[in-house]
Amino acid sequence: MLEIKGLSAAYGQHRALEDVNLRVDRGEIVVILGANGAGKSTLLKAISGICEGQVGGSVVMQGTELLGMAANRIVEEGIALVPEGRGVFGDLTVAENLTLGAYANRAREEEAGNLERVLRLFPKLRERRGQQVRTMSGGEQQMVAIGRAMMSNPALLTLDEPSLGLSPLLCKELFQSLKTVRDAGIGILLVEQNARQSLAIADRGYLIENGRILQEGKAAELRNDPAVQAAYLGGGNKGARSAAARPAGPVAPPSPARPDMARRPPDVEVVRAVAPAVQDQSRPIRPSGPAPDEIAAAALASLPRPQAAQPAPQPTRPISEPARPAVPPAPARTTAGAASQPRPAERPASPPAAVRGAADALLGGLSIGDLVAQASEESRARYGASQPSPPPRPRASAPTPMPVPVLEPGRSDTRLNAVLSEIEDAAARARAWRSGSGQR
Ligand SMILES: Nc1ncnc2c1ncn2[C@@H]1O[C@H](COP(=O)(O)OP(=O)(O)OP(=O)(O)O)[C@@H](O)[C@H]1O
Repeated sequence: MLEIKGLSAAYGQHRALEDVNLRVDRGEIVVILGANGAGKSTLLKAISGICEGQVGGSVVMQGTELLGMAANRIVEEGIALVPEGRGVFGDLTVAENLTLGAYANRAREEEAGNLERVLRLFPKLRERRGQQVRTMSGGEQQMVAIGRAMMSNPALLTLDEPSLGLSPLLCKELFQSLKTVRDAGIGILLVEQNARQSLAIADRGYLIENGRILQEGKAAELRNDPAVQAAYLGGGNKGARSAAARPAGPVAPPSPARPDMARRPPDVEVVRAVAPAVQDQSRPIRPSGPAPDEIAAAALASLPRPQAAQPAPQPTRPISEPARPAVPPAPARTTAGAASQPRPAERPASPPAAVRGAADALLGGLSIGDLVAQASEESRARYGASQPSPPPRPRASAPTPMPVPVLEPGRSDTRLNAVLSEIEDAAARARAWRSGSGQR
């Protein structure tokens, strides 16, 4: 399925890989063992098209040459990478991370099926679909990272030290999961420092040192090899590694457990390859997504700027129509219990206008009953039935108060005439006051 021949990689003058030959077949777990700096990550990056160095040789996947191809095209060819440090998006939920893994064309049509397969593989992710990934344990985050890679429907899954930072129990669970993936027919190329457990699940393995493949074989053979035991399995015979196999130059000591690297952030270029669809190529990558304040700032920037507050136009209305508030006023009560005046912006019509309207109505010949009914309706509309009447407005130059008619005892028509006479006098005084003060 994957056939690598004569692969080399150099960062400037530093040769990180030299003439590497390697293959992975369908439904096979192949483990790469090597010390720090041996070139393991460079190998996976070169396969995935994200190595920053100069890469030469040949990487063929199912008959297609991958060298020189863009990373996203390589994903389309069926290779998915779970980078060292996981590269999950901590601000996103489990479901969102998984969905991001399905951006490849080869995965889109089968997204639902792939998701179901991932959730069957990691039942915990089903329970936690809505959980923000940064709040999950390291092992759970690793499940998300593998699940996301699986969402691209890969034929080959490559993993860079997936057990890093996991407890022994979680490591065991992780390797069991990888066996399940392999049993589904997917090839696995696994870079690991945990030689014991990785060799326990692997079919074959390669030892890499200083960028060169030193040894290859079946996993069982490697497990029993004294050199491998000495270097990677904590065996006592340190001199067991054959001098002939050892390359020239210093050999970095193996370090099976590297807790110091547990918090190492994912490599920029690895994250970019894992989710190219959501990465801004021109900016430094933030593997865990933008910070909440950045999201908030972006959201605010996208909103239209608020306009300066415009005074609400006062509707013109016929005199006989009571003022109707645009927003029903709900005057707050003061501590003394009196209703406060509505704020100017909320006031639907000015009280003087209403009062003037009432006076005009009187002068226009309306009866007292009509006037009272209109005033009551207007008051109800403006202040509500349960609210007290607004306080009387002081008027500096009001006409002389209308005297209360004195009812003479006697016939009712005489009393009625007296009342009418008083009303006419009041109307005449009001007319005189209006024309004298210039008010309407
Ligand atoms: N981007 C880079 N620029 C320059 N040198 C690099 C770069 N990446 C890796 N190297 C060097 O290439 C060599 C191989 O690095 P690589 O990361 O592949 O090793 P590794 O086996 O994965 O190590 P580790 O187990 O510590 O991750 C190292 O000497 C490293 O310093």
